[in-house]
Amino acid sequence: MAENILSNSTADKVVENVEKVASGVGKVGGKVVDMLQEAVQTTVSDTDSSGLEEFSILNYFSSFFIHIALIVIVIGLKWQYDRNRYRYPKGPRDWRHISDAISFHRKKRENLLVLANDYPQMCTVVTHVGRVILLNDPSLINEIFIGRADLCSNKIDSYLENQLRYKTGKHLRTGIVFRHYDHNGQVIHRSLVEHVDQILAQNKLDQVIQEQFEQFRSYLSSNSSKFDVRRSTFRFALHILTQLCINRTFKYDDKVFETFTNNLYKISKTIHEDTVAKTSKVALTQLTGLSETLDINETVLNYIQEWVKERHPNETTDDSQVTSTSSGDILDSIIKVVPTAAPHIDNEDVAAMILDVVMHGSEMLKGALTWLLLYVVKYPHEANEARREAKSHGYSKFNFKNADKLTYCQAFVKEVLRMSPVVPVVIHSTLQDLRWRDFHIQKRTLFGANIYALHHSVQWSEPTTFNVQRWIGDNAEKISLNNYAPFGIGPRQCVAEKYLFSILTGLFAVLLHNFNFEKSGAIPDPDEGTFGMANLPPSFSLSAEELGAH
Ligand code: HEM
Repeated sequence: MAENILSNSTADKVVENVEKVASGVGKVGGKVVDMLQEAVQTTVSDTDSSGLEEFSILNYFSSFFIHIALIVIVIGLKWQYDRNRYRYPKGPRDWRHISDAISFHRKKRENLLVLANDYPQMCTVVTHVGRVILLNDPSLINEIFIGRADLCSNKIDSYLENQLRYKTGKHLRTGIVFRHYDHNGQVIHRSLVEHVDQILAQNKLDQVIQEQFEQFRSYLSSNSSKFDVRRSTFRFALHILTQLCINRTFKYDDKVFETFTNNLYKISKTIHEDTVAKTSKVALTQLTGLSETLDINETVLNYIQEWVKERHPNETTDDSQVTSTSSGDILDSIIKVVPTAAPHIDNEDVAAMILDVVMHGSEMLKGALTWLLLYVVKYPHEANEARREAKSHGYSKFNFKNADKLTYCQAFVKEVLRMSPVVPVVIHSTLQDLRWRDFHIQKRTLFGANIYALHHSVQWSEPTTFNVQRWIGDNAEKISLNNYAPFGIGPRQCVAEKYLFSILTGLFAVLLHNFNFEKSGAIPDPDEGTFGMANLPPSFSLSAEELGAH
């Protein structure tokens, strides 16, 4: 008898649960539940009528299977509900074959163009970093990246998981990655822009870059027969960024800084690599929480935290004026906003922001310089023209103000960044559900501005041809700058954007003035290899012969 009561109450509970679920999922759920209720009651009455007093193992099984069936039904209904609730732009989002996905990764540059050709406005693609709405049209890019920047400015990328988890409970990269409308995001962005304005107004950049160039020059001279372009330009860029961020110079043979550089270079490789092995490592990290880059990142952050602590010892008192070694660098400009920050920014946050800027700046400068040197050896005629201009202006040393006079060098830089933008797709994520045009887009969907396709669109005459002249004289006036965005778009675009063409032109001219670069073995084609967040050619080496002063 006792078992019978148990059996009846179990059935009642099932019915009760079924009703609860039914009330949540509406009509279809209701029908399904009626059927299930009938089935359960039939089972119970069958059991009663059979006169079985003892509770059989069969009851356990049927109860178990009913629960499983309910779970499956609820998941199915939720899936159906989401499908009807959210509407995305059309696109090849149902890649059922792994080979398609792999081929997409192997030929990513080509595929960014194919997608823009097949879907001139936009399309939805499923990638291993999630669902991406790829915007292929400049006016749509403006609508989202400028018009809806309040809801689409979050920067999330699983490549940078090492930076996402810099301290317990913090899953967003800080500083440059605060949401656009967050108070802290705005004050930090503004402070960094003002800082860049100031160092240029005070001509500080010339001294920083020239000092670092001298070290780079002796490095190239002693490795003149062969140097690894990506690795050495990264080192050069990292020394510049370290000086700009924390006002410290390190010698190339400083062992501690060498370890710091090597660790950062490993993270940099993680950012630009996008192999199948890399993708599975990211998936494994998400499952287990263990990752090599997280460990490296911890070491790197420890250095920076020490530097921050030295400069800002009184973080708990919010007295950020007390910076005994205040030195007008990027660290100062972040510490300056700490008293006005809400929520509070502590020293760990400041260190993570500095790491963001050091890492981003070095990675981007490395990317741009690597592409420039690849095009130099690929297009020697144009490179010689640029060198002639640098020589005729006596541009042997970096000088920001005079860089704008180097018309041909600047055109060369612009054309290289058109053909091979360092950031091929600028990705932002939605902060909440978003209704836009006919679409209803779920929170955390990624929007990608297809910069690579913009730079190769039919708006350009012969878009696949490397043509420096298109940026010179009357030709330049025909260019629609809506189709050109190497430094991002909207309120979160690069804080150094206003000055980057001149900075890159100056760096390029100094390199050409001082060195003759030649192939040292095979060089890659600009569309060879694959890339992750940053677009880079496969590793290659060059020789660098030092040139006389004239
Ligand atoms: C060739 C060099 C560079 C390129 C191609 C580049 C490109 C970009 C791009 C495309 C973005 C926009 C990302 C987005 O909207 O999500 C960005 C943001 C940013 N860049 Fe650069 N960048 C370069 C150099 C630098 C340098 C040298 C600095 C350091 C002073 C810097 C600091 C920043 C910061 C702080 C942001 C974030 C702005 C924000 O989110 O509010 N960049 N950069």
